[in-house]
Amino acid sequence: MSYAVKEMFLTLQGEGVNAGRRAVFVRFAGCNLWSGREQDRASAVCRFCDTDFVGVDGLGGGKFADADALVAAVIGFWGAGQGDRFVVLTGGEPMLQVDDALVEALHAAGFRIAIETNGTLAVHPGIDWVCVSPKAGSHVVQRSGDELKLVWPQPGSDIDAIEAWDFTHRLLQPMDDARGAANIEAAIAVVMARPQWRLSLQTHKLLGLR
Ligand SMILES: C[S@@+](CC[C@H](N)C(=O)[O-])C[C@H]1O[C@@H](n2cnc3c(N)ncnc32)[C@H](O)[C@@H]1O
Ligand SMILES: Nc1nc2[nH]cc(C(=O)O)c2c(=O)[nH]1
Ligand code: SF4
Ligand SMILES: [Mg+2]
Repeated sequence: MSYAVKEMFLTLQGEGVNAGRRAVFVRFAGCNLWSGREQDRASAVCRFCDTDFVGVDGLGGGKFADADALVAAVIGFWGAGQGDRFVVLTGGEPMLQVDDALVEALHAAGFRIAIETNGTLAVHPGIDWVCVSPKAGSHVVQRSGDELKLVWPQPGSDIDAIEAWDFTHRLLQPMDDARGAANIEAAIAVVMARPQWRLSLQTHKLLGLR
């Protein structure tokens, strides 16, 4: 299968439990909860997205003919060094494209594979680190994994139900929008009331990283 990738880059994982870790990011094009067009945002299931995932025209992006071609590009971004290779598959919604061939080829190249997913599609069982970020109004089928990352505040999202899902870590990430500091305060208030949760900041934005 071929893969449509918006962009690819080497950076630090900015969010969640792996924040601060060196990682190659592969941002797949396309999402099942929003077209990515501004004129569709208000009617989308997911309306707060901070990301351009339309097309394959970003830095490091493109159409990759097969898994070997995509993995060769990932290796190129990682650079020298065989140890501790770490790749984050994101998007858009990566589970629209991730398949056996890609997981096998990344593992064969020595990468641990993390995914950032909205959880509406079952995650490939070979993925090593599963981060699910549920969206109000969507049906989440992937209710287990390593980290749950709930963007907050999200009207319509049932935190009591979500808290019962089978995840090792539960994180609240302030929504990055015009309300700014009010969202951070709201997230802190929830974490103070619910010690099972911790705060996740988008540290790459604070640091000016990609
Ligand atoms: C752009 S999404 C791509 C992966 C996948 N579609 C998902 O939603 O998990 C990557 C992460 O950014 C989070 N995110 C998107 N927009 C955000 C915003 N405005 N503020 C905070 N986090 C946001 C998502 O919830 C998700 O955890
Ligand atoms: N540095 C950095 N960390 C991230 N963690 C999750 C991201 C994403 O957009 O999926 C992201 C991103 O875009 N950049
Ligand atoms: S599900 Fe993820 S990629 Fe899709 S619109 Fe929402 S935040 Fe953006
Ligand atoms: Mg991002």
